[in-house]
Amino acid sequence: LCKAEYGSFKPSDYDTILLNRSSFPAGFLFGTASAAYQYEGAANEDGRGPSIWDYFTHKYPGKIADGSNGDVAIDSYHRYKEDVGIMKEMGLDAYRFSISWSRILPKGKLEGGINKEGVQYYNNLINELLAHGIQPFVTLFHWDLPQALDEEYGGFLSSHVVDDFRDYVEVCFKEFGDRVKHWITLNEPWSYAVSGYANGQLAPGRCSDWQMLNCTGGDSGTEPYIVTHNQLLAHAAAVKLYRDKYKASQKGVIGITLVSHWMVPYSDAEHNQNSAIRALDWMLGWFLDPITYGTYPRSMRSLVGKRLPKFTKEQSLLVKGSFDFLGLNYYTANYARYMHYSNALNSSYLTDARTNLSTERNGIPIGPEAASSWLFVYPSGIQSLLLYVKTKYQNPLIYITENGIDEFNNSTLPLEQQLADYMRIDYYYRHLSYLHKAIKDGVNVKGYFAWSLLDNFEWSSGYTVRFGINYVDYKNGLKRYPKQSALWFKSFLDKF
Ligand SMILES: OC[C@@H]1[C@@H](O)[C@H](O)[C@@H](O)c2nnnn21
Repeated sequence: LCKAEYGSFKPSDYDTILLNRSSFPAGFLFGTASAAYQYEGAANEDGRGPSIWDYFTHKYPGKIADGSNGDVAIDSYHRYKEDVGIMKEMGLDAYRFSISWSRILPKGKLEGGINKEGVQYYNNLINELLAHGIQPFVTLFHWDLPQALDEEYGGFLSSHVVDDFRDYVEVCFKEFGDRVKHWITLNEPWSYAVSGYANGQLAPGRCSDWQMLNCTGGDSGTEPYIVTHNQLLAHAAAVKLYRDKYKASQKGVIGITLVSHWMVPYSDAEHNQNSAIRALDWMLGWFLDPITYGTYPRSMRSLVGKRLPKFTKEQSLLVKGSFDFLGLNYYTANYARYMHYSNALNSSYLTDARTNLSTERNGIPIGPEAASSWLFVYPSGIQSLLLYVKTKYQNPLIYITENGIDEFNNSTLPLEQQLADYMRIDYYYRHLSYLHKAIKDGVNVKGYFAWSLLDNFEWSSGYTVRFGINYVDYKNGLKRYPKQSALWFKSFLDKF
C-alpha cells in the first residue's frame, strides 16, 4: 500500500481501488478541520470582541510573514453554507471547527455579557452541518484567547483563567450541547505554550530577552510550564463540568487535542535513543502523562526541577482520566540527539530536555520538505506515534484531528497549475495507508480529520502558504475551487 516513492506520482499509484473508505472499519469517520481565527473573518462584526490574535497581528504585523491578519480571513462567517456544501460534495462525515471565545463572550468573562449574534452564528453552522448529515466536532479553544483576559491577568499565565474558561464552555454546552456530541477542550496546548511563551512566534509572542527573538517580554524557563499547568487545570475543570452537569442529558463525549512529531534517534547510540524518548515526553508526555497518570513525566520532573509546577493531590485527581478520547495531530518527524546544556542562568523549555531536534541527518533531510520550514514528509511516523501512544498510555480511544501538508502561495501561476496538488494526494495516501496499518495493529482510532478543508490564515505564515484541499482565490473574491486532492478525496470517500 505504501509502495510509491514521494514525488513519483502516477494516478494509478494512488488508485482509490487499493485504498478507500471501505478499507477502514465500519463507522470510521472522515472529516476536515479548521479554526475560528483562521477561517471566519468578520473580526469586528456582530458583537465579536478582540482576541490576542487580533491584537498580535495588528500590533506586530512584522511577526506575520506577509503582515496579514484574520480580519477577513476566508470569510467563512458569511460563506459557511457554501463551505458545508463543499464538504457534502466531497462525501465527508464530520467537520472539526473551533468556537471563538471572544465572539461568544466579547469581554472574555460571563459578567461582560453573552453575544447573542455570536451564539446565532454557531447555531446556524451546526444546524447547516447536521442538515447535510455532517457531524460537528467542536474545539472550544484554538489559541484565540479574549484580549481582555490577557490584559486583566495575563491569560493562561494566571489560574484565574480556569474559572473564566469554565464559564465560557458552560455557555457552549448550554447553547450547543443538544446537537454537539464531540467536544475538544483545547487545541495543541503544546503549541500555545511553546510558540506563545518559549519562542514568541505565536500570540502573545513572549520569551526571554536573552533569546533576542524580539519578544514582548517573558521568561522561557518558567512561563511555558505555568501556561501548560493552567491549560491542564482549565481543561480538567471543563471536563468535570460536562461530566457533572451535561453528559447525562446530552450524552456526548469530551476530549483534548494534542500534537506530536514522531522522534527518530539521530543514531543508535543509547544517549540518542534516550533523547528521542525525552523529546516525546517534552512534546506529548507533558500533557498525556498528567491526563493519564496525574503527574508530569519523570524525565521532566527531574530535569526541570522547581521550575515545573506541582499538582496538588486534588488537582492530580481532577486531571487524571480527564478525557473520553484523545485528539492527535500528526504532521511530521524530527531527528533527536543528546545535547549538553549547563547554562543555569539562561534556562528555557527549549533546552531543558537536553535534546537537539533536527530535520536532517548528515545533511540528508528526514523526508521531502513542504512549504512550512518545520514540515517534512514522514508517513510511517503516524503509525509509530500511534503504536507508542497505545503502548505507553493504556490504548486510549483516538481521533486523528489534524494531518496535512502545505505548498507555497504561488498565485502568479496559472490556476490549473495551482490546483494540481499531487504532492498532497501522495501525502494523504501514504499517511492513510500507515494509519490503516496502525488500526490493523490494534490501535483504537475511530476517525481522521485532514487539515484543512480550505486554504486559510496560517498564523505567522499568514497567506504565504496553502494547507487547503480546496483552493481559495485571495485575488478574486475568496472564490473556492477544488484542488486535485479534493477530487481524489471524493473518490476515496465514495461510499459505493
Ligand atoms: O500549521 C498547520 C496547522 C495549523 O493551521 C493549525 O491551526 C494547528 O492546529 C496545527 N498544528 N500543527 N499544524 N497545524
